[in-house]
Amino acid sequence: MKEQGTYSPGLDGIVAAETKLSFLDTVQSEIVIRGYDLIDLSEKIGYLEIVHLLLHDRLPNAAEKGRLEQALKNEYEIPEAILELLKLLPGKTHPMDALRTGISALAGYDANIDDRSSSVNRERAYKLLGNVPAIVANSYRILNKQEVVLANKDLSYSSNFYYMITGKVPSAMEEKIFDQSLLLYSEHEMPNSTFTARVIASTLSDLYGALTGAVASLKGNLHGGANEAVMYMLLEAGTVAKFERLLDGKLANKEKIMGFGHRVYMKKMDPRALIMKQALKQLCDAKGDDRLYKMCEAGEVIMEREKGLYPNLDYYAAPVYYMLGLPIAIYTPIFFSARTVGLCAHVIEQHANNRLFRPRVSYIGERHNRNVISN
Ligand SMILES: CC(=O)SCCNC(=O)CCNC(=O)[C@H](O)C(C)(C)COP(=O)(O)OP(=O)(O)OC[C@H]1O[C@@H](n2cnc3c(N)ncnc32)[C@H](O)[C@@H]1OP(=O)(O)O
Ligand SMILES: O=C([O-])CC(=O)C(=O)O
Repeated sequence: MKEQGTYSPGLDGIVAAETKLSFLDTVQSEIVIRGYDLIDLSEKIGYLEIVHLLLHDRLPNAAEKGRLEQALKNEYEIPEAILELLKLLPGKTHPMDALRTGISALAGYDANIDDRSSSVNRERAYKLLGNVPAIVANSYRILNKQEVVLANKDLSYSSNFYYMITGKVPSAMEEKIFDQSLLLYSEHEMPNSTFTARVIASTLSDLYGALTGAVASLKGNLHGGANEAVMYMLLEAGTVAKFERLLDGKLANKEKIMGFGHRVYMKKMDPRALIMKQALKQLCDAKGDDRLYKMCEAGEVIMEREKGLYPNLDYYAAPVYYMLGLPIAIYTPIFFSARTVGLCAHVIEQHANNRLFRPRVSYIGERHNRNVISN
């Protein structure tokens, strides 16, 4: 039997897996995705190329990209019964909860559910990449008593996602920024949701189960739920002066400010946030309204001065989505949709080289003498 390791609250600093997928290199300031820096890629390629890179271990050429796009388009349709299931949910259901239900229900439609091979898991990943945006968009529309918008296969993957949510085709600039946000959210090493998915997969449970658990994890405000919380905070304030007061008040109450801080980046800005900050500037300039940009900048100044903390991706993705006209309630589901590929890649990797996750505890409860209880 191995000796027990040292307890690290929140598993801070603990290495939980070996992976060829990604690594946050804080020394060289790179988000390494299969050897490439995500930030560098975000300026050169789009979301679909990242999907190919994560699932097939290389950037695609034009023909491969075309084939991938077509394969995802073939999976756009979700079973009618799942739409009916979503219609049964109470209107106040959060879209993340609807998404959790929808992904879980997909398992029943998989004829090879017991097959954990990489090739079948990869086909499943295609299905999920086709289905998840449709579940996100449709569940939001159904919960809000709006007509479902069917997929438009003439549009690009990201454009179609935007279209299914809003019913509008995005402009070229909107499409590029939305696609870039999906790319930035696509994969990020071992956040809580990815760990959750790998832990579930390690019992040889299936990809749907692993992703269902990951939705629940990502919903929390300390993780993906932060993007929605950021937007509500910005809207509650409405002006730079009120936002400054709001932040000062929260800090005085020892509340956490959503969108700031990160377990790995800690005292540095999340490099993805900077890309979304630039996108926000572009959108604000194009729409001739820089209020959100100014508020966000003011927030950054306060948080650096008062706490030495910097924005994470959610802080700038939220106002970007707002300026793109996306409903706040699906900011976190959009994050999850983008992360579907990363999660699938991790589950494929886990299943291909599995060992059950089963850590130990540091017991701090009482011990009673065996003789205390008499028969
Ligand atoms: C894309 C993503 O999912 S990124 C994460 C999105 N989540 C958020 O934005 C939520 C707000 N941020 C946080 O809660 C944290 O920064 C986390 C959970 C992301 C990471 O934090 P951890 O590594 O667990 O640090 P922890 O929560 O222990 O905080 C350490 C200290 O910094 C403070 N701190 C950390 N983040 C914040 C924050 N956003 N606002 C105020 N104080 C903060 C804590 O209060 C704590 O202070 P203390 O030592 O005086 O008690
Ligand atoms: O890495 C984390 O802990 C959270 C995060 O930024 C992400 O999942 O994108």
